[in-house]
Amino acid sequence: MSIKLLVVDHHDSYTNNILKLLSGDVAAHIVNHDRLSSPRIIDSFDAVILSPGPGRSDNDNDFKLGAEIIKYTLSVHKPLLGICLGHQGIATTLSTQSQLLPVKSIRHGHRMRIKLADGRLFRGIPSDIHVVTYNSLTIADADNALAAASLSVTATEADDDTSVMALQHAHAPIYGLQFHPESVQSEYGAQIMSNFLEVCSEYKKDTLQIPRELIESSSIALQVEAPRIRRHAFTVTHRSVDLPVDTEHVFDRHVRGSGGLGSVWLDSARVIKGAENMSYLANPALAISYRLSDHSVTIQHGRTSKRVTIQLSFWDWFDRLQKVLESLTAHTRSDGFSVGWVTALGYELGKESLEGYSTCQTRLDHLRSSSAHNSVDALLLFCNKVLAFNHVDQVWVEHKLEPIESVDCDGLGVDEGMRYILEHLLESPSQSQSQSHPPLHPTTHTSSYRSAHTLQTYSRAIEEARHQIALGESYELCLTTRFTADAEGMDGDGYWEIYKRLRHSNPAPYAAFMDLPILDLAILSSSPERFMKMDDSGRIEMKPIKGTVERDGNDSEHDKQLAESLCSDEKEKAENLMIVDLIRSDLMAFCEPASVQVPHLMHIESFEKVHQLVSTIIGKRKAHVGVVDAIKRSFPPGSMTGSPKLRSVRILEVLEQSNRGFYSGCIGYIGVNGCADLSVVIRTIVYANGEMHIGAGGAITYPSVAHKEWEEVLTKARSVVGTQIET
Ligand SMILES: C=C(O[C@@H]1C=C(C(=O)O)C=C[C@H]1O)C(=O)O
Ligand SMILES: NC(=O)CC[C@H](N)C(=O)O
Repeated sequence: MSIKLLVVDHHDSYTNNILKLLSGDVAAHIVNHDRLSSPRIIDSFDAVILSPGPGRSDNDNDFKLGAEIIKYTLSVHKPLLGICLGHQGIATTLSTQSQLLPVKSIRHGHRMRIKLADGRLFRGIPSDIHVVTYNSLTIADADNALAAASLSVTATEADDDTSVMALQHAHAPIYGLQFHPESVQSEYGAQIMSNFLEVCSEYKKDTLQIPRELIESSSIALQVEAPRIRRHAFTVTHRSVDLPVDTEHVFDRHVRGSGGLGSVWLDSARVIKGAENMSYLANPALAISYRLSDHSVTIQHGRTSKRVTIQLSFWDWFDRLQKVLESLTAHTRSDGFSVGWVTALGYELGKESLEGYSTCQTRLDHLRSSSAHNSVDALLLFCNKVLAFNHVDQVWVEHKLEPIESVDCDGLGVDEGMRYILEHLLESPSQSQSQSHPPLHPTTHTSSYRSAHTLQTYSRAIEEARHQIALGESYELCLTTRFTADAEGMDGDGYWEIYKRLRHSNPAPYAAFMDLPILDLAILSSSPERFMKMDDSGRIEMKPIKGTVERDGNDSEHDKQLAESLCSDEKEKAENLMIVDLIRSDLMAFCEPASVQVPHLMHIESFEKVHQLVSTIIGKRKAHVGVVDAIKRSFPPGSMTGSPKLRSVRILEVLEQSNRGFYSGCIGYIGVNGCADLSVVIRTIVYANGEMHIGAGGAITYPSVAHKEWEEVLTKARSVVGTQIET
């Protein structure tokens, strides 16, 4: 008989990885702690796992229901496993004398040796194993307080007998683990969990039906009905075209300056093994911009525009539109982009994608008074004709969306805005005047880039970040800042000159150029980081970067040593591991569990100015999860937030005091064929409102040293604009 397991998630970013450790006949439900109102929920389950998480187990805001569940589970004698925060909760709830104290050395994402005693969960496991820890706090066993509460210590750090790394109750099936068995670098995680499930089988009793509301609020994706399409309205044609292999020349001659809305180029400026190595060039037929501040979508097409307020969140609206488009289009199998959206999704869209997000009041006040209020948070550019260049085969193909019959919107479940979009997809807007006569001497002049911080002010932000980590609020925070230059009078030719320089000075595999005069917006990106690639069978690849070192020339002996030292640096490796575990958990929420794998853990990729530590995580999305939903569930990119995601995002809002905009979001394509490839927007210049902005930052962990982090920020910003930085 199947074991019904309740996993209570405290908004940690690792909880879904627990599912990866489960085998056999078990049905697990993951539910956020703040969605539950009573510990009696346990009556519907055979056992419970209390997840890790930010904050403290003796703080009601973080662990109120957790504590009630522990007491109730003890009274009904059902199995309970607490991990990290959950483990600390067992001690603070059952033993009022036990205290939470800071650990001696705070090192999140650290792999340590522990010594196991004779605990029920450790059967069949060697007594000396390596596990990963993510805690700032620990249980102090003063005056045998734990023993008085019938708790015994079943594991300690290998070289510290007084530390409490695991607990077990003497008379009830209650267990705690201070470490994270679900981390990709912990040993014997699956064996520990299998031992726990064995206990669950022994204690299995009759349980009640699981309440329907609970199943619906489970954080694992539920089936959303795809629109039923009777007939295809579009098809995609592909034809080879004879153009020079110089993509820059082709973009300049055939794309830039054409088209009324602007031009876009997803540019494989650096061809690397494992990247898609395709470039896509297009003049969008239709531009959609979304503003979070008033939930409005503006659809621009030629000189006409339509503005609608949407009732759904942006993500659900876009998901619907994409699903309708996918189902309206007849497909031949094709990997990569053919036609569809070129998109830029701003970091603040996380407010609509992060489960449990609600912003604090002070932050809202700040937003209301800032100019960011009017900024565009998402851009969807529909490209019905795309020029694609394969850098490996050196061939050009033109993809085009063609009509089969007119779109019948009735019964598709589309709103007024979507209806307007579907009706105008095939029309190319007329050419704009200003773009067709480029001036002979483009203005490329900007002032130098002023930094929003000095070493002193950034150091203060870093100290506050470290303080929050020490309190147990976060394990890692990706703190960022911004640099701004005046660019009054700059036009499309100006950005183009700057972009040409950038793609040569800092060539990147996920570079991009977007010039959108109708929105007075341009994006010049030299991103080295893949956020997410999806093929049309739903296979996903994510390649987060954590770990950066400035290069010393190219290929010198010292430069090689720098790369090697990055590979073996414990701090950088821990930063990377934390994001790998976070992304595994993101993917576990909507992928086939067995498909989530880490084929490459911490490899070096070298770019013009920096070496980076990169990992690869793969998965296959479940059949009912759409491409937009997959992006939403992983957004914002974990490498730009830190971990756990939700709490870290909130802390960063307070520390950074300004919107990140497109920086830290993602850029790329989402095709009507369901394929997507998106980069993380870093090493990127964004032009808006007469100013050029560059964001730069880095992961702060407890061992971070302020002046080194500041140097890293400057290195990253300089990789984009050289010496133009003013601090
Ligand atoms: C924050 C930035 O980069 C992020 C942080 C990195 C790091 O901490 O090593 C590396 C790549 C990005 O995920 C940036 O480039 O501005
Ligand atoms: N990973 C966790 O559950 C961390 C628990 C707690 N916030 C700590 O830092 O100790």
